Amino acid sequence: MITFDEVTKRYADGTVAVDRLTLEAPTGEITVFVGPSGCGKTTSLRMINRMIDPSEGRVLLDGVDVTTIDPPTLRRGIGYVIQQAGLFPHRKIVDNVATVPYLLGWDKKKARDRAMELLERVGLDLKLAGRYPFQLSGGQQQRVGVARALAADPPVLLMDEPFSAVDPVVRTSLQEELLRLQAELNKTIVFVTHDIDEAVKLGDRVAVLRVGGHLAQLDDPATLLSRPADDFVREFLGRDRGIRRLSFVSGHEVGLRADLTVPVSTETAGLRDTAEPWLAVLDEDGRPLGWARTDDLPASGTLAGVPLAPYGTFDRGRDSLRAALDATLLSPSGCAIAVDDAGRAEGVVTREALSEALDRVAGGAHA
Ligand SMILES: Nc1ncnc2c1ncn2[C@@H]1O[C@H](COP(=O)(O)OP(=O)(O)OP(=O)(O)O)[C@@H](O)[C@H]1O
Repeated sequence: MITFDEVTKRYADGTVAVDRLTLEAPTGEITVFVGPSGCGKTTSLRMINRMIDPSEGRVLLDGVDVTTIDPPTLRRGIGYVIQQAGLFPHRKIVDNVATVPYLLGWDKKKARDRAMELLERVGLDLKLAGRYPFQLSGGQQQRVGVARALAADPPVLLMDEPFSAVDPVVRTSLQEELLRLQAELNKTIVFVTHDIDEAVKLGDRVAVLRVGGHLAQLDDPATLLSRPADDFVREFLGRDRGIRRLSFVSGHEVGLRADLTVPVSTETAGLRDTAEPWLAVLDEDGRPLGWARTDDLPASGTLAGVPLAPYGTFDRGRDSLRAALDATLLSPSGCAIAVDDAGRAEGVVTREALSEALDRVAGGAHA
C-alpha cells in the first residue's frame, strides 16, 4: 500500500505543487490521479519513487517512509511508465524490455526470455523484438514501455500519462490491455492522467486534484460521478457525467416493457390502433427481427410481410446501461431491445426507463 501522509512539495521558486496531500493507494488496485494541467499529479507520482522528495510530510510504501530507502533499491520494486514510452533509441526492443533484468545481473538468456514473455503478454508481435524503437508505431512503443516496466515483476507500477500521445483508437486498446493485464497481475498501480474518461475507466479509485495540489475528492468512479464533492469536481467531470455514470449501472437495474414486443405471426389488424409508435417484432424463437412502425401497418396479414427498421440490443446480464443507451441510438424507435445470453428478447428499454434507473441508482442527483 502507498500512503501519502500530509505531503507538501514546495519547489525552490516557492511554487507549492502539492499541498498537504493525504491519501492511500491500496495494494493490488489502480488509483488514478486526475486533474487539470499543473495540479501536481506528476509531482505527487514522482514522490513515490523519489525522483522528487517531499518538503513536508511522508510518503510510505507498506508503512516504510520512502526517504529511508536508497533510490536504486526503491526503484527495483517500482516500474515506471511515461508518455512517449521513453525507450532507449539505440537498443533493440527485446533489450529495452530486458534493461532492468540486465541491471539486476540476470544472465542474458534469462533476461531475454523474460523480455519475450512480457512482449507477448502486452500483446506485441514477437517479430518486432529485433527492431529499434523508431521502427515501431506510437502504440507499439507504449506497449514496450509497459513490458519494460514489468520486467523485474515489481509490485508497484507508476504510470504518468502513458497513453496520452497516441490516437483515440489505439488508446482504447491500450487501456483495455492494461485492465486485462491487471486482472492477471494485481499490481499496485498509480496512474496519472488529465483525462476524466480514462480515469473512470481504469481507476478502482480516482483522486481528483485541483491546482495548488489540493485533493478535491477521492472515490470509486461510480460514487465520483454520482456524488461530486463540490462545484470544481462537478465541472471537471463535465456535462456528460450522466452518460458516463451509465457505465457503472448494471443492466438489471432498468425496467423492461414486455408489452412492446410482438411475435412476427401476429395479425396487423389488432395492432393498428395501439398508441405506441413502434413495436419490436420477434421471430418464433423470441429473437428480435426489427422495429415495425404502427402507423405504417397494413390492414390485413401478419407482421411477416411488414418492412422492419434496424434495432440495437443489449445483454442485461453482461452489459451496463451505457450499452443500452448505445443500443437506443441504433434504433429509430429510440428504444433498445434487452436480450438474454441466448439472444432472446426479454423486453424493451425506453429512454424514460433509462433515466429512471439512473435516478434511482444515484439517489436522484444527476444534473
Ligand atoms: N522543478 C520545478 N520548479 C518549479 N515549479 C515546478 C517544477 N516542476 C513543476 N513545477 C510546478 O508545480 C506545479 C505542478 O506541476 P506538475 O508537473 O506536478 O503538474 P501536473 O498536474 O502533472 O501537470 P501536467 O498535467 O501539465 O503535466 C505546476 O505549477 C508546475 O509549474
